[in-house]
Amino acid sequence: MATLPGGVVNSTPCPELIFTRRFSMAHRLISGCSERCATPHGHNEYVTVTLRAGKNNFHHRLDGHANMLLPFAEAKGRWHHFIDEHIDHAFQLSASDPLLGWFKENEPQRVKRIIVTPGDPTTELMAALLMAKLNAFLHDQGDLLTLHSLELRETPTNSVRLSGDPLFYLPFTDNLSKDHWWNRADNTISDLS
Ligand SMILES: Nc1nc2c(c(=O)[nH]1)N=C([C@H](O)[C@H](O)COP(=O)(O)OP(=O)(O)OP(=O)(O)O)CN2
Repeated sequence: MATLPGGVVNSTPCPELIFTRRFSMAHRLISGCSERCATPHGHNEYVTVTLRAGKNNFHHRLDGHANMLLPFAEAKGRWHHFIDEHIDHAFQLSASDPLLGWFKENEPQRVKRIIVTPGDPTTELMAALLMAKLNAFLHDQGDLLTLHSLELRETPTNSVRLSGDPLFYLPFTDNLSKDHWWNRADNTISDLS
């Protein structure tokens, strides 16, 4: 169990900030696990993140003045900009999907709107990749907040929730590399170009 400043252990109750954003997406799953999902199709998804005080902002008691971990706008601004401008209406494709080659050949100007994933872009994988991306943003913003969990709701009846280190869930050890788009504190959604 980790000890934080002031001898507080990480099981100490602390406020959680919970933000939800909606985005539209299209994808297809080509591994054969779900044949009807091999046809490109879309969902209106909701991503919900639960944030706690980070190692550089740890206090579990409200201070009697501002009484907040961080202003909501500051806590969610960069993340929601990324979701709205780069994830919303993007097409999610596996790096091995032949449709990627079709876009490169026929509509190269739209390749930048494709999220390229290691294997099929399932809800589980996208949840892990989005978690890694948000962790990169939070670290870049000074570790004032830490990501506790992320829930991705693909349909009204199907959701995936992950907590802990997202890199633990990713399929290949190579995916730990800082060079991948999901580990970079920028707005990229693929490692192409
Ligand atoms: N473990 C996973 N299984 C499936 C995923 C996934 O991301 N992880 N995704 C799909 C498809 O994207 C599919 O569009 C959604 O799943 P499905 O349950 O088939 O969706 P429905 O809304 O049609 O299901 P109902 O039970 O009829 O509501 C498939 N599997």
